[in-house]
Amino acid sequence: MRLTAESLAARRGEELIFTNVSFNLEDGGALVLTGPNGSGKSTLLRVIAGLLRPERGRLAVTGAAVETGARVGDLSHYLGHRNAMKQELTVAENLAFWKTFLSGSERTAGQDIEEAAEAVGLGDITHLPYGYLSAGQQRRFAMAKLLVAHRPIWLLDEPTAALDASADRMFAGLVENHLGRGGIVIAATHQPLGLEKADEMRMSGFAGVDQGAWG
Ligand SMILES: Nc1ncnc2c1ncn2[C@@H]1O[C@H](COP(=O)(O)OP(=O)(O)OP(=O)(O)O)[C@@H](O)[C@H]1O
Repeated sequence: MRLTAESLAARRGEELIFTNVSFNLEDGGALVLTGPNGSGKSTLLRVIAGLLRPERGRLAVTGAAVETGARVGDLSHYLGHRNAMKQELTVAENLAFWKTFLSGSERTAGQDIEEAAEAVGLGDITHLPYGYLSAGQQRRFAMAKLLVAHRPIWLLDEPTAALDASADRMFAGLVENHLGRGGIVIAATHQPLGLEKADEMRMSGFAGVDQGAWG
C-alpha cells in the first residue's frame, strides 16, 4: 500500500492554515508531525481522515489490496484529542460499539475486546463505566479501539497525552507492531513516540502562505 499526499492546503474558517504539504508513505512507514501549537498538525490529520475537505491538493491510496477509488478515511483509524467514548457505557460496551461500527467485513475484523483490553494493560476493568476511569486509563482504552477493528492506516493526534511512562512504552509497542505488519502511521505529537524509524514533518503554520505559496 502507498499513501500519497500532493500539495495539500487547508483552510479553517477564513484562515489558510498550511499549503504545499506533500509526502509518500509505504507499508511499514511512519510520519511524525511536529511543530508549535496552532501550526496545523490536527488540521492535516483531519484532512487525511476525510473529516475536512482540503482547499487544494490530492490524497491517494494505492496498492494490490486496495479497491479502486478507495478513500483514505475508510482505510484509517483516527484517534483524535478526544477519545470518542460514551462516559455512561462500560468500556466493553464502548469497544463493542466501535468493533461493530468499524469492522465491515472479515478482512477488517480485529482483536476480541478482552484481548485488546489486555494489550493496553487493562484487561480486568472492562465492566466499568468509561466515565469512572482515570484520564490515562481512558486514553489507553481509546488506543484499544485501534485494535478491535483492523484499519491499515493509523492517524493519531497527540496519542500519548495523559499517559504514564509505562503506557508510553506500551503504545510504542502497539505502533511498532502495526508497522511491522505493514501498517502506516501518521502521528502529531509534542513528545517523542519512541519509534525507531519515522520520518518527521515539521509544520510551520502560516509560513509559506505569505511567501506566495499559492503560485
Ligand atoms: N474549527 C475551527 N475553526 C476555525 N479555526 C480553527 C478551527 N480549528 C482549528 N482552527 C485553527 O487552525 C489553526 C491550526 O490548528 P490545529 O489544531 O490544526 O493546530 P495544531 O498544530 O494541531 O496545534 P496543537 O499543537 O495546539 O494541537 C489554529 O490557528 C486554530 O485556531
